[in-house]
Amino acid sequence: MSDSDLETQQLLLAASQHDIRRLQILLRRGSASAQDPETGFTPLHAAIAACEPPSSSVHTESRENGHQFYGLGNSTSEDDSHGAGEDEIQNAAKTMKLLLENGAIWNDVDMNNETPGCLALRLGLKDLYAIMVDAGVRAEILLNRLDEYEMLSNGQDSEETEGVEKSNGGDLNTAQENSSDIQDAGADSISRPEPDSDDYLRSSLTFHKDKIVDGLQNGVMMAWEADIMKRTADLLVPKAGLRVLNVGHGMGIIDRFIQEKSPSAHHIIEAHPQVLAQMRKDGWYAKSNVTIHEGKWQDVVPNVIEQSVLFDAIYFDTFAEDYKALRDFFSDQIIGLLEDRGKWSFFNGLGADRQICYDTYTRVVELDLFEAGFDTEWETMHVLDIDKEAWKDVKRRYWVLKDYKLPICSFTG
Ligand SMILES: C[S@@+](CC[C@H](N)C(=O)[O-])C[C@H]1O[C@@H](n2cnc3c(N)ncnc32)[C@H](O)[C@@H]1O
Repeated sequence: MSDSDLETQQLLLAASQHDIRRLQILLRRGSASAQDPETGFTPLHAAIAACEPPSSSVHTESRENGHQFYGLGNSTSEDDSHGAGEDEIQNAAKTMKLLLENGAIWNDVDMNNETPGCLALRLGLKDLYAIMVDAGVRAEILLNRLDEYEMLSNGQDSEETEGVEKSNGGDLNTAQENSSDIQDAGADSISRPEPDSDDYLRSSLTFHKDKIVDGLQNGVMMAWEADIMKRTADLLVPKAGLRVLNVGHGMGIIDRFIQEKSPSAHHIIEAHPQVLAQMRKDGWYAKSNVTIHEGKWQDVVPNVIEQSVLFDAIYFDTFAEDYKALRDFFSDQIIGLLEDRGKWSFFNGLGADRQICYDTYTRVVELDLFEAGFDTEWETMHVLDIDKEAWKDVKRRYWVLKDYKLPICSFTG
């Protein structure tokens, strides 16, 4: 065993024993994010796994391999449903905080493709899960701020540095998908580009009955989202005669629900030429209360604002754009588009292929919304099981969760 492997084993052992003093010494020379080469466990994983119920096995095979530090079953009391007693949980919490203070990465995945937060969630360790969500929120906010700082110091404006991730669900998954490829998944992988906005807008789309996919087989929009669209339209447009703006037509699902509400004005911004062609075929251009703005919202919105058109309700759901694009939209544009007492919403699909990423980004966006002057009310909607067939021909399953958190935002105060 090499010196660094030995150091890693010692760190993991101390973390699994929640031995703060030993960890403090070991962390002077070892990394808080060291990973066991066989299991991919970091000290955070080890600290959490030690609270597993004795009956379950987090990494049985690891123990068989002689790695004694996971899930030691060192919980002595049966006083909570997970086998770990209050003291054990508190010790784990202290250990995790020490590790995080020393630079442990919140979203490294193990060989089981689980981040420490995923592991805590699977073991039902709510308090430990909450610590990991908090750590994720702090890391992501910091990362976003650093991005802004870099942009400022590069002298670029937001147009030039337009983001490259998709915002329609699952785009902000931080952890690696290939569990055999253990390396630093780290906070920076939250901005893995897939696909690029301009590439997407140039790409050829295929329209199926229940979905639209792009040239790379990414799901652009899928019919299973109809319940979410319906509920969003019900909350945003509760009565007839309102002025509504929808950014991103896709399959036209929300636009059809909006039309059912008899809005006095219904504006739609759409950038993809094939979606626009489909809209023409479907008769959207002929509707008397509909105005279609062809182009990217980044180009269209300034003109709309210049014409002093205001809306009672706005929905934002684009594709192949990153979180920064959404933040730019609500930080800079909504103020010029929304009536004082208006409401707006967006498709909240950030990080939806992993629960901890979703919970983390739901909090990040809520904090950013508050900073931008919005109060957000969240409605939790159960997402019915999505038929496996629906994902056929779709490269990546961008939604795996049971609940959708539907945001309704309005100006603070
Ligand atoms: C997820 S779909 C919208 C689905 C829609 N909510 C529905 O109910 O069917 C995203 C749409 O946004 C469009 N889009 C992507 N980037 C855009 C941009 N920068 N400006 C305007 N539209 C954009 C895409 O072409 C696509 O039609």
